[in-house]
Amino acid sequence: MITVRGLTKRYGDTLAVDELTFDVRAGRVTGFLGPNGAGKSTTMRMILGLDHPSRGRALIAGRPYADLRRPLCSVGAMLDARAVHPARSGRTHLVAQARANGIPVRRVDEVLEKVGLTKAARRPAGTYSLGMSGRLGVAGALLGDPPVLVLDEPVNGLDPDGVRWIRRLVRDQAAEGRTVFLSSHLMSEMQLTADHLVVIGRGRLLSDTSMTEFLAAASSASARAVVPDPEERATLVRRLMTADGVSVETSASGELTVEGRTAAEIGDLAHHCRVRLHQLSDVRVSLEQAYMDLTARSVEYTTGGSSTDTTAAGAAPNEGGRQ
Ligand SMILES: Nc1ncnc2c1ncn2[C@@H]1O[C@H](COP(=O)(O)OP(=O)(O)OP(=O)(O)O)[C@@H](O)[C@H]1O
Repeated sequence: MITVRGLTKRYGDTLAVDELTFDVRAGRVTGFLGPNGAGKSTTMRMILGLDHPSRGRALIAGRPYADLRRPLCSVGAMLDARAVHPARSGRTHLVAQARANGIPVRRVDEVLEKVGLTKAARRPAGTYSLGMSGRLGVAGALLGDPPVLVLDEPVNGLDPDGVRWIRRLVRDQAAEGRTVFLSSHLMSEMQLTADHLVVIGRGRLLSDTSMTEFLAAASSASARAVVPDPEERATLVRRLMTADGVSVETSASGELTVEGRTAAEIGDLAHHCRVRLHQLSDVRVSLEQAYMDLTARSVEYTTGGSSTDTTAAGAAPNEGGRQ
């Protein structure tokens, strides 16, 4: 378990982390989200004793990092995948880490195998691709078989196979009862990986909640329905529109998107009006959209585009008209 209480970091005029309080619990994957410059890396660095808080504290299993007797056996971390001497082989790099922490050298070969780097283990780390460097970083984090993992952007540079591999790895680690804390800007991946979310913006806590609750809070009642018969479709739209707060969009292919009604309510109404449906489902908001809505006002570095641009978020553009 990681405990963060009133954690604050000021660099000159910049308040990088501002009174953060949250727990990262064991047995689940906690995603750490926030726009560029929100303070994620600074928070992780303070958890790992690489930066001193201006105020507050961050504890691992109840202790500050500096008090851990064999740190690699208490917490495994990857903050910067490229932070390896380029002339050293991946294996030599891990052997040095193992020796410094009293870990048997045979564990090095185990973790190299686990991350798929056995073949490249004796090559200089400077010749590794970004994805391979990431795998080496993860190997270092796993070396001491620690109960806590802190990974900053572990999917950075990984190919689709590598992304799936990291997802499975961290989920397995959490299923074994470990504490997993990881950051990523890849929302679709985070949605598949994390059970719980800590979201920050401009150094402050914006949300500390389960993935399910985070998505539910961002969703309004809305659903999609496919009504094959045009007359029946018109009947259903008419009946839906008699209620306040309901709007209906019809796509060119005849699919209805209904705001203000759930799939269950539309199903009941269609049954009542004897309207045949071919498809009916609630519209669930994506993590990307929910996150964009939450952080829209706390983005430090922005491209100036609309944060609620549904086309950019992967939604189909509206082909028909809103009624
Ligand atoms: N050593 C430092 N000296 C001065 N300012 C710093 C230092 N490290 C971080 N900052 C500032 O603190 C703020 C938070 O930075 P941090 O790197 O923690 O954000 P982040 O959420 O990890 O961003 P990203 O997603 O871009 O990695 C930024 O304004 C950054 O410029």
